[in-house]
Amino acid sequence: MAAQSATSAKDFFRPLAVGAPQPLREIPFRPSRAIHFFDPSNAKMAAKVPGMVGTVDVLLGNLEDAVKADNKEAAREGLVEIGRSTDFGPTQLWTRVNALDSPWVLDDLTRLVGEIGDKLDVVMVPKVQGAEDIHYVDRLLAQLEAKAGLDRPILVHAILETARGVANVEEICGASPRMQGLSLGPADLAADRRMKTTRVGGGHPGYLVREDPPSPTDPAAGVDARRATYQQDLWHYTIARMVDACAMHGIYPYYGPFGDIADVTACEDQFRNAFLLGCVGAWTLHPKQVDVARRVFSPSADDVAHARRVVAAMGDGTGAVMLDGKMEDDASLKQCLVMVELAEQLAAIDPELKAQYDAIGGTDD
Ligand SMILES: CC(=O)SCCNC(=O)CCNC(=O)[C@H](O)C(C)(C)COP(=O)(O)OP(=O)(O)OC[C@H]1O[C@@H](n2cnc3c(N)ncnc32)[C@H](O)[C@@H]1OP(=O)(O)O
Ligand SMILES: CC(=O)C(=O)O
Ligand SMILES: [Mg+2]
Repeated sequence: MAAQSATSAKDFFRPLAVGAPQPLREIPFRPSRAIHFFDPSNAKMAAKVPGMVGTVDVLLGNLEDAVKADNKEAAREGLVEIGRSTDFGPTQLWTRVNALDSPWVLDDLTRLVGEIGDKLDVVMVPKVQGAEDIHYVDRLLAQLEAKAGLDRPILVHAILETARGVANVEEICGASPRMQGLSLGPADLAADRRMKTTRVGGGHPGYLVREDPPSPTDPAAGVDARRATYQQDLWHYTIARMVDACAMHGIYPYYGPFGDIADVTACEDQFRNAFLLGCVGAWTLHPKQVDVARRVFSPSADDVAHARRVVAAMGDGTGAVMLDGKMEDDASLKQCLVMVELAEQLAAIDPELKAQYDAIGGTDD
């Protein structure tokens, strides 16, 4: 069969190189609550990776920012070594390659697909600007997969970290059947947009709304200190756009990094906002953040119990019922099914969570 360029809808699912694996028609949901970053050129960190198998859903060998320029080759070779020598079991192996305008990315992709392509689940591509970036990676991966004789396609995850990338978010998500998901890149995105925050993710105390002034008849009128302020989320708009674009294309949105490693409380809040809005996971940069991500991106046992009660009460799934004083109907049933299905998918790979869900009514398995 001759490979053809994807010029029409029916060509979208054709392999982009002769002998490349057939693209997937749907991106399967695989739990990825914590995408744990490590620098494969850092011997101490790399040595911890085999011991982290099973404790995080994704182990990601980072080759891009946070790896010194002098260590780029060592990081690439370190990842090849870890990939070859580690049994990842249920844990996925991802990599973040260098940016497409860097001198390293071609060797990153060529070497990794050739050496450990059978172990790599997802390639994360930074600073994606538009569909053209995904098309480039898509074709190159097909060529490399064919050369390596791989029998399943490696998926692609884009980091949304430029203003142009945000403007093009829908076309990025739909650019290839390989597209697995998107992560927020709050540091590069803030810089590109010329936002005035120096934080890596999270809120900012200056981004707030203030309570109205007291009435002129109030004795405290004019005392601004009495007017409560409410900090807002700098990233709400971008996350919401990501969630919609991903849902529209059947792929998965993630919060990115939270740079204040010491502040696990604020990290948890930021991750939870993302979870509530529809994200399926977040990055963990330090072992301290792993429990936070696992906890936040797993529905609570109480929420799952409630969702199960609604499903049971709704019978054939149509009509309206009252439960605990609240109306439930076809639509709220769908909301509850989102929760129940996620609980079942997570319970299937997380015995601790399964025990919690079983204790309050059991998972369907
Ligand atoms: C904006 C972006 O692009 S974000 C993505 C890029 N950034 C990253 O990937 C950063 C990854 N994380 C790191 O580099 C490090 O965690 C740092 C630099 C933030 C902090 O590192 P340290 O100062 O060594 O942290 P700390 O001293 O608390 O580490 C405690 C232990 O955890 C280990 N550790 C730290 N981070 C990790 C990690 N990501 N994975 C595995 N082990 C880790 C350390 O090696 C150390 O081990 P030890 O107890 O045997 O000595
Ligand atoms: C995540 C990332 O790469 C950034 O915030 O720039
Ligand atoms: Mg970045």
